[in-house]
Amino acid sequence: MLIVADENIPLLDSFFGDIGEVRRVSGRSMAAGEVRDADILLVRSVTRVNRELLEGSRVRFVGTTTIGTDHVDLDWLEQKDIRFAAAPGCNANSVAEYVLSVLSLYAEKRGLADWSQLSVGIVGVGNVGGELARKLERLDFDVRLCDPPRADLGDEGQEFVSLEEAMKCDVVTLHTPLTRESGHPTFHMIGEPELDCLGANQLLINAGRGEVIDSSALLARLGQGDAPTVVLDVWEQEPRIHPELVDHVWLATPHIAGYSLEGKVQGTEMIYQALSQFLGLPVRKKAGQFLPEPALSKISFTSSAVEEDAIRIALRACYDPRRDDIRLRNAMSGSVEERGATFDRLRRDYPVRRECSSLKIQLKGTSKSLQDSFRAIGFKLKI
Ligand SMILES: NC(=O)C1=CN([C@@H]2O[C@H](COP(=O)(O)OP(=O)(O)OC[C@H]3O[C@@H](n4cnc5c(N)ncnc54)[C@H](O)[C@@H]3O)[C@@H](O)[C@H]2O)C=CC1
Ligand SMILES: O=C(O)C(=O)[C@H](O)COP(=O)(O)O
Repeated sequence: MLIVADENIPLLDSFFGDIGEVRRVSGRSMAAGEVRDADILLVRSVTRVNRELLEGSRVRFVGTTTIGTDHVDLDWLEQKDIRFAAAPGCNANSVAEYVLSVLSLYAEKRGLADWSQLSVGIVGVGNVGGELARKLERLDFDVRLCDPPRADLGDEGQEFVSLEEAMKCDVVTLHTPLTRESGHPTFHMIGEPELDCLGANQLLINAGRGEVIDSSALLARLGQGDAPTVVLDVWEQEPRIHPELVDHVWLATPHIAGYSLEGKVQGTEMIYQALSQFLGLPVRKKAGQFLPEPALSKISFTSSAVEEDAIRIALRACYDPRRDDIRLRNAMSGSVEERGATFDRLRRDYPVRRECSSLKIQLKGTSKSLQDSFRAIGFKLKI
């Protein structure tokens, strides 16, 4: 059995090596000729999976080791009876931690001693938005949830607000899929009118898909004096992103919010499970067995630790978005093609990043409130 796979999927041999022959190809430039004799196709988000790629091939199963599925023509796969699996939730915690780190930097930029003074509007409350909401609510933030598809379903016990209401919060963070034809399409959902509602004391984060924001409208808005602060992890036309937009946003990262090692390996594991089920094979491998010891495994705080400082130190020890921001900004010279290649290279060669759960926090005589905050974020405590 031939398995053709994006070379950037981690642990291909460990998970799939005994199921079939694994052939690695570039996900970005994958072409029909490379998959024609494949039985199984494994991709990430950068491969367009459609008739053009698969017509005439032997492929019976397509797996994407990602949450998003906007790169896959699901209707066509169904018509052709090709089984499809994605990895919902695999890197949701990684994205939530990305947003928490951004919030801690933003609170500092605003001179707030207590970050939970910020109100946060979460747009798209699925695996990612839901995980973020749980953490923020436990940290005592004022959180408003906007999810019209879920609101339509009359989700019991959950209160949803309109996009307009969510956009009144100090921070608005986007976690919707990219959709064009659903009842609530998200393509260019944030355009000129929505951007005009945001003011200089607000932060807009996009860690969903670039096309959810109309980037021409955003660029125009960022040129005005009362523009909001903006953090972009995702961009229109990746990998050939707009360098002027990079110049105008506060933090710019190369679509890596979900790139914790745990998130990536869980994505591979979920597709291994789905493929095993499809082939009627036993599931014998688990993501946990392949995760190495983290480079940093413990931080200690004593009773003299100031709560806000301790949280900042621990969060940023795990992940500091400014490092990704600098790498991306330094890569914005050269031709369009060179910049695109560099964007992809930053993602391919992404340094190992571990989630907060990999770091033990040792607390000696610290307050109950600090312990609760660390737990809410996802750290393991040693008291
Ligand atoms: N930056 C990154 O590295 C990553 C980005 N993503 C993106 O984040 C998206 C969301 O991921 P999950 O939460 O796991 O997906 P999910 O499918 O669990 O949740 C998405 C939520 O968005 C809601 N939604 C749909 N249309 C909406 C609209 N017009 N307004 C408000 N809410 C709307 C849905 O009802 C659903 O509850 C993915 O589709 C993917 O595109 C996911 C992982 C990593
Ligand atoms: O899971 C998703 O959806 C994402 O956005 C991934 O983090 C994107 O990673 P790549 O598939 O582009 O490596």
